[in-house]
Amino acid sequence: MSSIIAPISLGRASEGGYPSPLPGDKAQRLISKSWQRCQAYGLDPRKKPKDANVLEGPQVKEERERHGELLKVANAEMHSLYQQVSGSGWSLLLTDNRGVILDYVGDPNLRREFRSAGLWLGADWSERHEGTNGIGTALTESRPVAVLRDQHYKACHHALSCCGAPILDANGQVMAVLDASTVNGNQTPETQSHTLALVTLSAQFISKWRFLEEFSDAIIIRFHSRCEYVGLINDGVLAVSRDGTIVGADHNACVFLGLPDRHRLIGWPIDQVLDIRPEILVERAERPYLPYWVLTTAQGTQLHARIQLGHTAAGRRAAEQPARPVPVQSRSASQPRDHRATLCTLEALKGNDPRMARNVNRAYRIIDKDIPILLNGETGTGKELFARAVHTASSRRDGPFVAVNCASIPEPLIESELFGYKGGAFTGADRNGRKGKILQAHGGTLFLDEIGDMPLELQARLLRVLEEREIVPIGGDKPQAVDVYLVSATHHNLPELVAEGRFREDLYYRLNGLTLTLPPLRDRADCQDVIRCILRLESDGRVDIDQAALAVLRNHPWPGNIRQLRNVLRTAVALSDGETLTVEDLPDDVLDAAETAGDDQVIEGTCTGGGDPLANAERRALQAALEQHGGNVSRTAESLGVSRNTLYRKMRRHGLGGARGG
Ligand SMILES: Nc1ncnc2c1ncn2[C@@H]1O[C@H](COP(=O)(O)OP(=O)(O)OP(=O)(O)O)[C@@H](O)[C@H]1O
Repeated sequence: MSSIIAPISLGRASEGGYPSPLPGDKAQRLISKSWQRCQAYGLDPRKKPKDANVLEGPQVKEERERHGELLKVANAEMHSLYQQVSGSGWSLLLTDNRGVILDYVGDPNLRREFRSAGLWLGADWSERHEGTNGIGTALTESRPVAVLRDQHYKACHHALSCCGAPILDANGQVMAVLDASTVNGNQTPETQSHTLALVTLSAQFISKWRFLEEFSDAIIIRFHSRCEYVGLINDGVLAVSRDGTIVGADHNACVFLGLPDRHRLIGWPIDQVLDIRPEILVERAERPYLPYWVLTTAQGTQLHARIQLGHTAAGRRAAEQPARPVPVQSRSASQPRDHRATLCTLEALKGNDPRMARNVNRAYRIIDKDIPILLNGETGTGKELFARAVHTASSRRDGPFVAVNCASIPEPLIESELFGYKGGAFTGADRNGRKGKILQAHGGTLFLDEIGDMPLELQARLLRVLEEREIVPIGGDKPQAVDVYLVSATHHNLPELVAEGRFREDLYYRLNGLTLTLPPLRDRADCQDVIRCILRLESDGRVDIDQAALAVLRNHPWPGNIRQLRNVLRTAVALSDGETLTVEDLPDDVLDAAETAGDDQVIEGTCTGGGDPLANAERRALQAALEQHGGNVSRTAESLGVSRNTLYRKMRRHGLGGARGG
């Protein structure tokens, strides 16, 4: 990282991001606080307001025009959300930042009921006017809020249930509220929290759109600690000008970078925050077909990132540039193939690594014995692939294999996702109810990825299902028999979570029939074979790799393991013109890492005894300096202005051994 000024001081990833709904007691406290505010406003809970404080038709039209783009995007999102929540009479409303309703998507038959509840275009639902309610309270608190029937301050709204979530502008200020409201009296706190989760996701989605729209002229860096989440709703986004100044940061970016608010980031040079120089950033942004980079924060945290031009800048560039030639291997770059089909046997996963071989042999021994497997290992080491291979090797192979990533489902949705719900029990998205993932896996294998992220209450429920082998969907009363084989995975240390009270001990013992730890790619004895195997798959066997490039890849630390390797090779194949990958074809971050780590084996071959005049000159200079300081490495390093490590690296590279430490 170039260091003109001291690097910005970043913390550890902090809590925060888009504000989430508050759980149980805290949500109740939020409602009480709102009631106190209503008393302070002098609102009478029993009195209906005389004037409905409604904007007239022309004013509404004007307001709608003023919010033109937002309304368009939000309306599309509201229609898609409506598909999911319409069943129990939920309708969707969009308000401006004062709480004035600007749009409505819902059942036309319910319009009259909504009107008599005061919910119509132009009506003001601010807290000051209507008391505690989903729209006004979400606005005041700047966070998603559910207000169930008599939690409304005014008695005239006790038939209503509302879920409001703020839509944020590019500076993190509330610019609108998305709300789902119903006059159907069957709502419970559980069903409402499900709707609130969906409304929150949609509001978050629109907020992300707003951010990208605002900085459509800038360079956009989207990043996440996990490669597969880059470009999705929970990634962090930074907007950077072409001279490398950070001009925008969203909530999640602050979370990943450990900063309490975005204002600490705005105005900083990007290379004080992430290890990328402005000129490289611009170069990469103009090559959007390259998938991911690994960037490191000033604190050493590695983040997977995609760098692209904002859409206005990209459009301008496309108009200026002739069309990019289609890369030789464009098919594999744009249509990632699923390796699962080709590599899904335990035998294939064994490779030539003793730890993998032991894992596979142990897995074989317990197959069909109903002993659950718990897979440990860093991200991308192939845990899901391993689980699939176990399934394929078992007598359940003709049954379903169902994978659930507990970390990627918003907490309030995990329960319905796993356990399903009965028709009419929930938001009514599906009148026939929905089969949860556990039942979908009936007769087959259920793979619970990131089990360490499962909320505690659901852990108890999962344990009951595993013990009793039957399941009661939400809203149902009849248990259904379920027969699944369970493989779970985590990158957490579960015993540590148990000790901290964050994971149930009884569930841990239930999951942990056999624990297998998949080794990180960098530690695999057959790393080279894995590289060749993935290259074959990514290039349909048409591209080979030379020794130098292979050595760089073999020595790379691969924090994203095989997933990251796959992405790197896919890009390299797409960019390479020939039939053999060379060091030139590898991405800069891999080469930079090799440079820093002193990739001796690679460079040795080209430096020692060869005819490279520069290398020979360096070798002679090193020899002379060492001789001058009697072989003392510390003094030699000091005289050359390099660190001892660098000097050792260069000595190894040039085959200059036998120096004294000093
Ligand atoms: N032995 C292998 N050979 C080829 N590809 C592999 C191998 N192992 C894993 N992969 C590929 O690497 C990627 C990551 O694998 P997988 O999703 O199984 O990892 P994981 O450990 O479950 O990751 P996470 O913990 O992040 O969920 C997938 O694209 C998979 O196809």
